[in-house]
Formats: sequence, C-alpha cells, structure tokens
Amino acid sequence: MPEIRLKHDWLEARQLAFEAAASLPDEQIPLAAAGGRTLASEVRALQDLPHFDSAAMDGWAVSGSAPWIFAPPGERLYPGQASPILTGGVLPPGAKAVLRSESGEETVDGEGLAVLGLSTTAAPGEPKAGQHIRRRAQEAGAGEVLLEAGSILNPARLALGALAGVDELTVGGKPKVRLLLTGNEIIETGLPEPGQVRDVFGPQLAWTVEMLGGVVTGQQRLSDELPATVAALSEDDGQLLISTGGTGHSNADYLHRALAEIGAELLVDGVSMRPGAPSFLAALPELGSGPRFLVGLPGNPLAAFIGLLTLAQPLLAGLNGEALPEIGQLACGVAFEPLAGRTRLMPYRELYGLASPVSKVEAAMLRGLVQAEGIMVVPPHGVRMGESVQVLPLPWSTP
Ligand SMILES: Nc1nc2c(c(=O)[nH]1)N[C@H]1C(S)=C(S)[C@@H](COP(=O)(O)OP(=O)(O)OC[C@H]3O[C@@H](n4cnc5c(N)ncnc54)[C@H](O)[C@@H]3O)O[C@H]1N2
Ligand code: MOO
Repeated sequence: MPEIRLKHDWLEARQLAFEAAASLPDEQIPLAAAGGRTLASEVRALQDLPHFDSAAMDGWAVSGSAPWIFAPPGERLYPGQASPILTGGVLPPGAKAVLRSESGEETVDGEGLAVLGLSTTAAPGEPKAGQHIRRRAQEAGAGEVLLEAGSILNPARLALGALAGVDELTVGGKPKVRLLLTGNEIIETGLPEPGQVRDVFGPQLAWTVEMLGGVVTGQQRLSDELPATVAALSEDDGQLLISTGGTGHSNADYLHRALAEIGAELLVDGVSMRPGAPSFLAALPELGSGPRFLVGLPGNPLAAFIGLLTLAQPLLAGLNGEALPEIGQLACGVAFEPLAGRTRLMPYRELYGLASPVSKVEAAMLRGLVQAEGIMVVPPHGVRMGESVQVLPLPWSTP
C-alpha cells in the first residue's frame, strides 16, 4: 500500500491512485457480454468452419448433367439424379453442384415421372462442378486460430466467435464500478426550485466511467444520512465505488464519517488542485472478493470531473492493467501567475497552436467544459506565455 499523506500535489495524487491498483485477473464471460473487452487467450476453431458441405443457393443438389430425376431426400445422388435443397441445407453425398432455382425447371416426362431440366435462363455450362456449394472447412480448419489474444472484441470478432460455436470467452479483468450520488437537494427531472439542484451526474457519469475503462454495474441515489452511507460502502459488488457530493465535513456530509466507521484507509485525502480539491481516494475494507476502493468526487460538477480525471482515471487504468495515461504538452497561450501550492486544471481550446483557457470554468459551472478540447495542467508556480504546459485529453476526445 502507498504511504498515506494528506493533501497530495496533483501529480503525486494521480500517481498514487495509479499505484494503488493492481491489475485484475482474467475472467470468463458469456460471448454476448464480451463486446469491447480484450481477449486474454486466443480462440481456435473447435471444428471445421463450416462443419459440413452445404448449399449456397436455393435449388437442387445435382449429380451429372441435365436432365435429372429425383432421388429420395437426403440420400446419395448418382449421376442423373437431383434432390431439392435450400440455402444452408446439408448437401447429400454424391452431389457435384447446386443448380439454383432460377436455372432449373421441374417438368413431367411422357411416363409421368418428375424430371428436372435447365430453364431457358440457365447460363451456358451451368451447373459447373462444385458450383454453389459451401465446402466444409472453407473458412477455417479445426484448430486454426480465429481470434488472437490481445484483440479487442469488436462486433465482427464476436460474430466469428458465435459462428465458431464458442459460448464463453476469457477476457482481461475489468473493474466493476458502482456510482453513489448523494445530495437530498438533487432532483432528477424538471426545473429545480431555489435550493434544489438538477442532477448532472445521473445522465452521464456512468458513460464517462465506461469511457475510462470501468464497467458500471449500478447507480444509486444515496440519502444524506450515516446508516445509508455505511450500508452503501459495505456492499461487496465490485472493485470501485465512485461517489458524488458529500466530500465536505459539514453536518450534512457523511462520507468521511462512514469511512471512519467502517475502518477505511484514506490513500489520498484531498488534492492540492483547483477545482476538485476535496476529491479523495480510500481503500475500503476487503469483503472477500479482493481490494475495493472509493473515489469521492465533490458535488460541484466541474470539480467532480477534475476529480474523476485525477483519481478515477489512473485507478481504472491500473485495475485494467494499462499504463498510466500519457500527459500531452502544448504551448500555453496566456500567462498564469503563481498560486501557492495549487495546481490549476483548466478546460482549454487550442487556438493557433496554443492552449487557451475557455470561460465559465468555476467549479459549479459546465459551459467551459462543453467548449473545451482538453484540460491544461497549470503548475503552482504559474506559466509564462508560450511556455509548454501539460494537457489531458477529454475522455470523449480520446482516439
Ligand atoms: N467551509 C467549506 N466549505 C466548502 C469547502 C471548504 O473547504 N470549506 N470546499 C468547497 C469545495 S472546493 C467544494 S468542491 C465543495 C464540495 O462539496 P461536497 O463534495 O461536500 O458536495 P455537496 O456539498 O454535496 O455539493 C456541493 C455542490 O454541488 C452540488 N451537487 C451535488 N450533487 C450534484 C448533482 N448530482 N448534480 C448537480 N449538482 C450537484 C450541490 O448542490 C452543491 O451546490 O464544497 C465547498 N464548500
Ligand atoms: O475545488 Mo471545489 O472543487 O472549488 O469546487
């Protein structure tokens, strides 16, 4: 466990959050739930693909050349025999080709026997040997590697897994995240009255967390009271809880009291940054299924987003077995005075190749973030105009 210290500077807090997490073990999950996951072990064809010879067209399986008489369905065909078949149907033994329905005509000969001949629209030479037959193993032989370990399971790969008859896949472990939204003043629909606040996290935080590599298993409104908070922190259902609001130490804030009551360990107790200073990271007591963490985000919307990038993003990267996300560099378009001990995280746009801060970026605002292309990291000692600053991409602008 990292050493516990209070009020970490921004870089240190980010690093601590990353180091707190060990990469999760691989897991087996149902194929249909594996979209977007990283395959941990290769998938081989369990049998030939396809596993039997079949028709690629509706029509007749035929042997020899026209005219054909009909053999009993499914039985071996001898030269001069045919039997009806549908696309995907099992080819009877002895079939040399499939004549598609447009190219054949069933008639009755002089003795009243059903006969298949070529229609007037049949192409010259039709049916060629092997025509319209899907051969066994033409896509893959049994044992061939179909999907490489390390590949991201996109829709085509999932479909191929299904075609191969696979029911479960072994994928890299991904952190399960539950969201706890505090605040008795929060309403989820309609226009808030004075004293009420419209919830800005419910509609998007889960999505943002998914972009950062978490699997959100649930989202819960948490009333401002101690027993409910203790109960919510004591459920054994994943690796990470992310809370919003209630990071303060007022009578209405219960997170810190609940953490103390359950014996949690504060790994990052506030970050010397603006906004988002009260953001914290705690290690929760283990309940049987491995390490559990709580990232506490402040209630102010922009502050919460900065807390998410500072603590939750690196923690999720660590749990996913990924590297700490890289920080970019950009020349700064304005000068910033020093701000004792505080790193400023400012939404910016790139203008003429320079990082230029946007307006409306107070902790409780959101219009600045809407205009932003990234977050610039202004160190406590300030920045001269034209000097390089560190920049973080927004989760939704990451390639
Ligand atoms: N005496 C002090 N007061 C405050 C301090 C301080 O150091 N001393 N720090 C300020 C800072 S900085 C922040 S940030 C906030 C942190 O507040 P909390 O995390 O305790 O959050 P709340 O008090 O619950 O809410 C703050 C603010 O955010 C609004 N909020 C909460 N949830 C939502 C939501 N789901 N959607 C939209 N808005 C939400 C809430 O209504 C409040 O307006 O504390 C400062 N105070
Ligand atoms: O840091 Mo608070 O996070 O200013 O709103």
